[in-house]
Amino acid sequence: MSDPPKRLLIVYHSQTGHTHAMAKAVLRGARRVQGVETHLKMALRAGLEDLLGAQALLLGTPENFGYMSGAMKNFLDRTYYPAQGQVNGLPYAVFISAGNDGTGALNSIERIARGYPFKPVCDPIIARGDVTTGILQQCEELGETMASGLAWGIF
Ligand SMILES: Cc1cc2nc3c(=O)[nH]c(=O)nc-3n(C[C@H](O)[C@H](O)[C@H](O)COP(=O)(O)O)c2cc1C
Repeated sequence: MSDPPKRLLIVYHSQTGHTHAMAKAVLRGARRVQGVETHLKMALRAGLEDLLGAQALLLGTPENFGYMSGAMKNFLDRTYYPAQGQVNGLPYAVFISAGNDGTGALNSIERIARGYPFKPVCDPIIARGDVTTGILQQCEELGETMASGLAWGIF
């Protein structure tokens, strides 16, 4: 019998569509890779089962008030304790859309991710202002890199 496909989970929140566009680009890139199932979930609809079923994780959020969005925080709040001991070292990366900064959102996610603990495996992407074609290309590359790493077992 063949092994079950590895699963990459993309959890995102978006209010005005920028992070959603980034998430879809990440998904496009990831789906170029054979042998990996990629699931795209809105943060408020994602839960423990999604997290525990994934072998790698991508988190996408706008920066709101110098922090990750409330919806992303809600996902992390709901899964943190129930996931304890079951996601140690889960490879993850972050993509952010911000008006002009993004570091507050990044720091807030990185701090909580160290608590699970997840393992950062790719540089974060921060889109400042408009989501350009260059940013979308970076997002596709991020998705493809994460899925390839998972497929080849290098994380
Ligand atoms: C309530 C609110 C708070 C925001 N706070 C920040 C902020 O602290 N720093 C920043 O750079 N941009 C901030 N922005 C701008 C958003 O991060 C930016 O418009 C982003 O592209 C929105 O992503 P979305 O289209 O996926 O919702 C804020 C936007 C809103 C609606």
